[in-house]
Amino acid sequence: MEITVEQMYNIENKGHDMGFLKKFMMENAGAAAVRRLVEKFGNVESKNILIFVGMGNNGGDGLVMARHLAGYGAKVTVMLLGTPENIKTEESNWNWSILEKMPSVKLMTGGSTDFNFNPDIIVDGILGTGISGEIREPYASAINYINQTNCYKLAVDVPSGLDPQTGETANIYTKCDMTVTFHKMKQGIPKRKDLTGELFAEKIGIPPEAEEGIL
Ligand SMILES: NC(=O)C1=CN([C@@H]2O[C@H](COP(=O)(O)OP(=O)(O)OC[C@H]3O[C@@H](n4cnc5c(N)ncnc54)[C@H](OP(=O)(O)O)[C@@H]3O)[C@@H](O)[C@H]2O)[C@H](O)CC1
Ligand SMILES: [K+]
Repeated sequence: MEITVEQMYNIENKGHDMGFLKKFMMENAGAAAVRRLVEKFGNVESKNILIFVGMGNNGGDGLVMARHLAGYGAKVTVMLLGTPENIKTEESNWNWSILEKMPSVKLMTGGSTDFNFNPDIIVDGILGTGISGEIREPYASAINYINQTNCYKLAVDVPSGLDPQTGETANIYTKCDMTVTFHKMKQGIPKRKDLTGELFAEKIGIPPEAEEGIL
């Protein structure tokens, strides 16, 4: 069953109010995406993985992935597309502060795309269901970098720039090899399999009762 983005936000909020906090959903989301990646590659040890992180919860999922991938022995670089003070949500902040205590993950901020290594894998955690309007900087440059770089690309929830409700694209958008969306498929995402690549909808622990009165 495909759901709307509004229904997803309502289910998420109801689950949170039931006590299944958004930070737990985020943890399960990031872990589920990493499992798909590990399943794809067999082993991510020593792979150079570059994770682009936006300032909302799509980015937060990317931060969770960074921690899990470090645990698998990957060489992880995180590029936060802004400054840590401007991270928008409590859940993302919480995950950022854990990474600050992990020298095994290289943290970069601001959005420069002048990297001195070639990534094997890029994770697009730039924009998810919170997208609105044309893509602004520094997100636009990150999206351009992703599209110009020849490696495997995984989209967190939805390729950035694709509207998960309508299936329409903004001025720029990523084209990925795999997309892992969460809880249930959103209506717009499968309309653009050319951008999502392989598509998975992963459960993230939200109680089914959180759907009552919404679906
Ligand atoms: N579905 C679930 O149960 C869960 C989903 N999770 C993940 O959370 C994101 C949604 O997170 P949210 O914080 O609501 O939104 P985003 O991260 O997608 O984006 C918000 C930020 O992006 C900025 N923005 C919006 N549009 C643009 C644009 N065109 N150009 C540049 N920047 C943009 C926006 O900035 P504002 O200034 O407009 O406020 C925000 O900073 C969902 O996709 C999942 O990945 C959770 O992990 C929990 C479980
Ligand atoms: K994304």
